[in-house]
Amino acid sequence: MEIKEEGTSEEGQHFLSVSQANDTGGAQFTSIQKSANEPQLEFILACKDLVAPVRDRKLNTLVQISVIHPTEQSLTRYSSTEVVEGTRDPLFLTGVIFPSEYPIYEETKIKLTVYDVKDKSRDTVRTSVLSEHNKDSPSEVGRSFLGCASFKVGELLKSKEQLLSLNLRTSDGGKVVGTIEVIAVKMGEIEDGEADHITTDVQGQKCALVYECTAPESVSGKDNLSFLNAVLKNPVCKLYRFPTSDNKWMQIREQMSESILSFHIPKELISLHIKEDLCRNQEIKELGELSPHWDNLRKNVLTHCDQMVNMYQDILTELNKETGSSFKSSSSKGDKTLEFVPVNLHLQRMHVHSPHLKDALYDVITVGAPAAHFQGFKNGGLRKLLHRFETERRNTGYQFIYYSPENTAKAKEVLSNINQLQPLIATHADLLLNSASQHSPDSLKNSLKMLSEKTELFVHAFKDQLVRSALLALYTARPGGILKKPPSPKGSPEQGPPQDQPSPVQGQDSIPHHSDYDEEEWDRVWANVGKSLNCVIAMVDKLIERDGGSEGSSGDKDGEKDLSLADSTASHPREDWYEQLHPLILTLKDCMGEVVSRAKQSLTFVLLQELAYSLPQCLMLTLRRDIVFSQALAGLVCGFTIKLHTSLHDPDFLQQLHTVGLMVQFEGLLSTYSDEIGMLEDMAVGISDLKKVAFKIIEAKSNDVLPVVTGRREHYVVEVKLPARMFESLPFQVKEGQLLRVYPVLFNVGINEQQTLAERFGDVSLQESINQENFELLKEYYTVFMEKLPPDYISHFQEQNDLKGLLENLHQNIQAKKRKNVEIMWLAATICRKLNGIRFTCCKSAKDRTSMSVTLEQCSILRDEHQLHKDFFIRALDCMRREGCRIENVLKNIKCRKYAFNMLQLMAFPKYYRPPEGTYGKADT
Ligand SMILES: O=P(O)(O)O[C@H]1[C@H](O)[C@@H](O)[C@H](OP(=O)(O)O)[C@@H](OP(=O)(O)O)[C@H]1O
Repeated sequence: MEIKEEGTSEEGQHFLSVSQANDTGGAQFTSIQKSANEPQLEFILACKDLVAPVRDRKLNTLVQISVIHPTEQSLTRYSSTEVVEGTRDPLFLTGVIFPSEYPIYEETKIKLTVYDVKDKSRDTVRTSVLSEHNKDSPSEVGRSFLGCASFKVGELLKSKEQLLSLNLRTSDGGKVVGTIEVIAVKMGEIEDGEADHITTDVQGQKCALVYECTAPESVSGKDNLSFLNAVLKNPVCKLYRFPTSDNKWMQIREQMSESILSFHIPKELISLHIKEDLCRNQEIKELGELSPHWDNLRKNVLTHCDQMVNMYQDILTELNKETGSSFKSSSSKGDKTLEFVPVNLHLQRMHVHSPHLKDALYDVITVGAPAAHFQGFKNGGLRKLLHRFETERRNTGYQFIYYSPENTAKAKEVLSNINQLQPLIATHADLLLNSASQHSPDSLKNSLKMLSEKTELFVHAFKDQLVRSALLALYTARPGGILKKPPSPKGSPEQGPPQDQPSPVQGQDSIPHHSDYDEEEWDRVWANVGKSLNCVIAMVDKLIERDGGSEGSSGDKDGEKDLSLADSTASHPREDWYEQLHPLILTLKDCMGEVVSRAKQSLTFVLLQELAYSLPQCLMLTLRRDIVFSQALAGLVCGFTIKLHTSLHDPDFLQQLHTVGLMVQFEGLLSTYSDEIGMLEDMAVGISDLKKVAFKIIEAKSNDVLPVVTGRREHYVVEVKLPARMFESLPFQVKEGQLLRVYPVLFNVGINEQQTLAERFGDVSLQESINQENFELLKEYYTVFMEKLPPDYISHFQEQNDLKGLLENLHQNIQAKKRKNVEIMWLAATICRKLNGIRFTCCKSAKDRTSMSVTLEQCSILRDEHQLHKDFFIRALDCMRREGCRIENVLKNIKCRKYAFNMLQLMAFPKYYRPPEGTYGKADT
């Protein structure tokens, strides 16, 4: 008989596809009656009176579960239990599940084979495929065949009490070597004490039932579930049952899902970068005539920038080919085409159903540290590279003008404001004319209100010294230092004498100063916009007044009206409103055009300076930052979306969301040694850059619920869509489009053997400064939290949480500079959970160290919040690591069920970060 293996595919799925499921070869089989999305069959196993091949030898047993589909004769290996040591009556904690889409019928046969495992460290669960020839052979690595039994699914389902007790026989079918019990179970059906029939008197085996289920279950309703399913993909679920300290049972469902946001957000971002850079390149091209020095510099910049845009376009094209992808494996970390995609991003969720307590969900996003793996870490990561680059740039001011990063950012902001406001004002101006032609006073007033608001914002946008200094800088860069510009409606400025070379560095910025430059000219041009608006306001007032309206002006508040234009045109009786307003609107548009053209050019000139220094290096740094940010943002959007959906019905959360914003806490497990220093430096900047992100919740108008990213490198807005019914339940402010802020913090504690080297022979200052800096950020968030939320909420909150104490404790631990002080991570995570924040755990690949950390966190929560029996802490931990979602994570990343640690590495780990025997080793399959 042929044996096939299931459960070792790249996706880590145990299941056949729906099409396979439906393919019964035309034969009629009896389906198992279950409601949609429910697993079709779940059972747990226990053996009794096993006979050891050698007398008095202690048995370490596992059960292999195989399936014989009714249409086939072949045996398909399905799953196996964990190894239970030292007993002839093992109770297996790992159960078996056949999910809703699995092609299983009452006629399907299940074969259970019991093995004695001699060398646990060599027997890694479900890694090797048995051949029919040697399947029962004692010579198989580390295990020997004890006995087997089979049953048809229908037999189990129709059995009394849903239980079968089967004889285990040797391979020739003769000798009985014990019995095996198959007990059908279902989540929620097992109440306290109900599992007595399998718990017998075997000390320490009553603890847990582990079985898998298909669909994630949310405590927050079906709507949310279906919506989340649009974002989360390929869920893997496991179920456990552990005893509490008061000898009751709690049920724990562990779920791990990929997210299509892993690819969607990078694509959104890259498209934005392309748009932003194309626009900037165009503006640089349109800078007008420059002196030879600046012109050459501009040509050079444009050549490189165009190349860069092409590169982004190529990456986007490649990513667009990955339709439907939702997972980048750890082994693809260094793929150039996947650089923007986060590594191994998952939602890791624990749903706890414990006696006397409300159900609780604990979410952690697990993801590889955002880092530019393809570019490498030879020269360090962003934190160091950016600092070094900026210092060198500041000290090398002879080929270009030095603007500080803040000023450059400001220039970009003003440019972006101009680009948004100008078309908006033009639209409102046209609407005003439209209202005028309809002779509608109300509509005229409304249009004027909108026009005034936007124009005021526009005028305000230029209220910055930077615009003035940039105008002068550009003036000096024109051939002969003469500003070539279109004539101003109110006369041209005085032109200054020629000046061809840029000024040398002066102070912080090397912004030029020129005595012949008419600084006031800009003020006049700029003020003309306000004056033109005032003329429009005055005219509207007059028109409405003369028409019989008695309401006052909506925009005349500063008393600076220039009435000359209004007076001259409003003197005709019974005039046509459109005729009266049209010339004034034209003037307003002209004045605005003049301001825009000058300001745009001058601020673009500032951007040219940013690009001018050390050109290829500068662009590579931008690329690196974009890559790292993209990975970080994908994780954030995933975390935010999930948080929003799971907390949508919590009014306190919603209030916190719009009054304070959300804390986003990253736990880093990177070492401060070798390449991981560079990764940590990248990660620190990537996470800090998340401050530039705000969220906005909008109503979904179609089935497309994927978030949309807008904005530019300095400020992004992520629009998260909610179906109408959910959207309606949001607070007014959120529905109105209020921007929702996030406060990212990172705490890192290296735990592996590399960190031991760093502590003994290297330098841990990077980790120390990151933790110190981020502690300050966390404190700031806490302060805002306490200040902004209403007093009754705060007092209730304080009663429940000793946040202050936790913060002090965290601070002391950071100051203490203890080696591998994992207390820092525990405290930071606890604070984050108490503050309703979004939790992340990251190491290089989010596979091995991350798995140790999230499973430890899960069991610690069970102990501290749900009274997990203290004697079962380690067993629960081992169980989750051996049979839980995280070993599936390892499998889907490297196609092998082994955490990538060797003994030596584990010796260096803090005690509770070591996985159980048999689950680790280097992949050699
Ligand atoms: O290269 P070896 O000696 O096999 O060391 C491994 C570490 O022990 C693992 O911790 C790394 O995985 P995580 O970054 O998921 O912890 C693992 O990262 P990888 O999966 O990216 O190779 C390795 O660095």
